[in-house]
Amino acid sequence: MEMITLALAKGRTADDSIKLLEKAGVYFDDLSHKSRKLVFYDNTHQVKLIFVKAVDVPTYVENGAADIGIAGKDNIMEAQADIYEILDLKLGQCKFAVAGFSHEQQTNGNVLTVASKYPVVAKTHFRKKNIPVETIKLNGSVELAPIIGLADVIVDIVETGNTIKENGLTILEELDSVSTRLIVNKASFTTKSESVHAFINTLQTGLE
Ligand SMILES: Nc1ncnc2c1ncn2[C@@H]1O[C@H](COP(=O)(O)OP(=O)(O)OP(=O)(O)O)[C@@H](O)[C@H]1O
Ligand SMILES: O=P(O)(O)OC[C@H]1O[C@H](OP(=O)(O)OP(=O)(O)O)[C@H](O)[C@@H]1O
Repeated sequence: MEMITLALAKGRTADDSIKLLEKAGVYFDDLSHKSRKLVFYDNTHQVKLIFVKAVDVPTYVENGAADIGIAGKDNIMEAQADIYEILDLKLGQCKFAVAGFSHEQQTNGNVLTVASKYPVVAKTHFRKKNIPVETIKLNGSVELAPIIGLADVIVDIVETGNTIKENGLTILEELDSVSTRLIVNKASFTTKSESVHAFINTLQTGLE
């Protein structure tokens, strides 16, 4: 069988993803958090693992730089990547929400401004509601935006709700659920069918 390349998100969901792979019997040599290595091979030499930024996983998979990826639904939606989404791995569970101050949104007749790490998701949501918005792309600490007057509301992911609460904001609307998904490059799904399907089946056993 041909070797397949798996793009795995560094960061928050990395540990759980690796645990899931191990539960399915896929182990990587020398995998350690202290290491700065970004490429690893599994014990059977069927899988080459590359560690990439969470936000970049859909890009690697869409372009065929990786055959398979483990990525958050948030980043998949934002990238609008043309890939197959195969399995919900049920890790990194949270949801998208619109948040802001609890009082009626005061925009003084101006267009609603929305700060987000996910401007595509934000625009799509407000377009569906026929609300014109201006989005401001941020890369983190998004909850600051309404406090500091940078934006009227935010679109961000919420898990425990602590970040929202501790910054005096309120969830105004709950949007799509987010979790980690297994995604596959469309060409690899056919050209490396045997290896790809073997990997999907293996991972499925880890989910049971
Ligand atoms: N609070 C959260 N609870 C659960 N899952 C989360 C939470 N925040 C992020 N995630 C999930 O984990 C994935 C990776 O998050 P992580 O914070 O590592 O990425 P990031 O925000 O791109 O980090 P950084 O920019 O610091 O590398 C996200 O794409 C999302 O699917
Ligand atoms: O509902 P909670 O459990 O509080 O989790 C939600 C927070 O987690 C994520 O931020 P992250 O920790 O990735 O930080 P950053 O995006 O601000 O860097 C997200 O952007 C929220 O700010």
